[in-house]
Amino acid sequence: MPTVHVDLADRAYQVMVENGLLVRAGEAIAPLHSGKRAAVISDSNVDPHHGDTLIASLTAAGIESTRHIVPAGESSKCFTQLGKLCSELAAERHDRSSFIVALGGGVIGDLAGFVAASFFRGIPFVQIPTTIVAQVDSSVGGKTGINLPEGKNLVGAFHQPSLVLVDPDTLTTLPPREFHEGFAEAIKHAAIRDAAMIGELAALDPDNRQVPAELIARNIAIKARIVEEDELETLGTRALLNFGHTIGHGIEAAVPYGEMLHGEAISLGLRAALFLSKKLSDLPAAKAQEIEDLLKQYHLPVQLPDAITTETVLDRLARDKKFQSGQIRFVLLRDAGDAFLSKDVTIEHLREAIEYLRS
Ligand SMILES: NC(=O)c1ccc[n+]([C@@H]2O[C@H](COP(=O)([O-])OP(=O)(O)OC[C@H]3O[C@@H](n4cnc5c(N)ncnc54)[C@H](O)[C@@H]3O)[C@@H](O)[C@H]2O)c1
Ligand SMILES: O=C(O)C(=O)C[C@@H](O)[C@H](O)[C@H](O)COP(=O)(O)O
Ligand SMILES: [Zn+2]
Repeated sequence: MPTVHVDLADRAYQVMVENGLLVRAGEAIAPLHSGKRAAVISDSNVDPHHGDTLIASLTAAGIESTRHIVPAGESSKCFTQLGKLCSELAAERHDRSSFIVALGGGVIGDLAGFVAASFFRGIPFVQIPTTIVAQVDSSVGGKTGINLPEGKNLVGAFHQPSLVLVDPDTLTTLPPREFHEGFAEAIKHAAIRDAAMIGELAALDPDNRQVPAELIARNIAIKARIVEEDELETLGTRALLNFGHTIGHGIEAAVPYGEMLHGEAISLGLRAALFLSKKLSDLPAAKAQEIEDLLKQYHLPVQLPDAITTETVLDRLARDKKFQSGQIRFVLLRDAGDAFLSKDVTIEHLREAIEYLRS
C-alpha cells in the first residue's frame, strides 16, 4: 500500500493510498484524534454513493458523526455555504475537540478545509478525496478556501489536514467528464517535475477507471516534495504548481462557476502556457506537442469556446494572487519536467496566448 509522508514539522501527516480504504476509514482516523465527534462534509452527488460507507466505518471505530451536505459543484465554494456549514456545526454543538471529515472532490476539500481553518479559529480535518483532481492534487498541501465572483480562490487559509485517505475505488462512480478533467493536474505534475510520467500517462487507457494507486501516489509525492520546500508559497517553488493556472483560472472565472470544470480550464491554461514556453523560453516544439497530445488523449479541451472573450479572461486573471504590485509571476517550462517562474510575461503575451487557444 503506497503511503506518502508529508514532512511539515508539527503539521506533518500521512497520505494513505489504497483500494477499499473508505471501508476502513474509521480505523485509520480514530487513533489520530482524541475527540470522538466528527462533522462529515460532503456534496449532493458524492454522499449518495459513499456517505453511508464512511459513516458506518466511523461509527464502528467509536466516532459519532453529524452529516452536512452541500449542493454539488463549484458554486458551493462560496460565503453562503461557508456560513451555513459553520452555523450547522455550532447548532450541532461541535466544539474544539471535534474534527471535520471532507468527503468529495476539490470543492468539498477546499470548502470543508476552510470551515476547519475558521470554525473555533481552527479544528483538525481529514481529507477523503473522491475525484482525480482531489486525489492527485487538492487533498494535499493545505490550500483551503472559496471563490469570489471576481476570481478563483481569493479568500482562504493555509490549513494542513491531519490525514489524507485516498481510495481509488471511489473514482468508479464519477461521470466521464468529471473523471477525465482531473488528469489535467497529473499532466501538470508531469510537465513541471516528472518528464518520464508523460510517457507513462500516454501508455494508460484514459477510459480505464482502475487508476493505479502507484500513479496517484507518484503525483502526491511530487506535490508533497514541493509543499515541504515552500509550504506558504513564499519562496517561489510552490508557485510552480500553478503551471497553467494563470490563464486557466482566468477562463474558469470568466463563465459562471461550474460551467467549465477546474481541470478543463487548466487544460486550456496548460496549452496557453506551453505556447508561451516555446515563445519565451527554450521548450522544444516536440515536447510541447507531446504534452498537448496527452491533453487530447484524456479528452480534455484545448480550444477556447467562442463565447468566452479574451478581455473577460484578462479581467479575471488580473485579480489573481499571482499578480503582485502589478507584476505577473508566470510559470514557464524550459523543458519537460523543468519549470521556472518568469517575470518576463506581459499582458500582451497573455492576450496572444489566449487568442492562440482559438486556433
Ligand atoms: N487546494 C488545492 O490545492 C487545489 C488543487 C486543485 C484544485 N483545487 C480546487 O478543486 C476544485 C475542483 O475539484 P474537482 O474537480 O474535484 O470538482 P468537484 O469537487 O466539484 O467534483 C466534480 C464533480 O464530481 C462529483 N463527484 C465527486 N466525486 C464523485 C464520485 N466519486 N462519484 C460521483 N460524483 C463525484 C462532484 O459532486 C462534482 O459534481 C476547484 O475549486 C479547484 O480550485 C484545489
Ligand atoms: O497547491 C498548490 O499550490 C496549487 O497551486 C495547486 C493547484 O492545482 C490548485 O488549483 C490551487 O488551488 C491553486 O491555488 P491558487 O493559490 O493559485 O488559487
Ligand atoms: Zn489546480
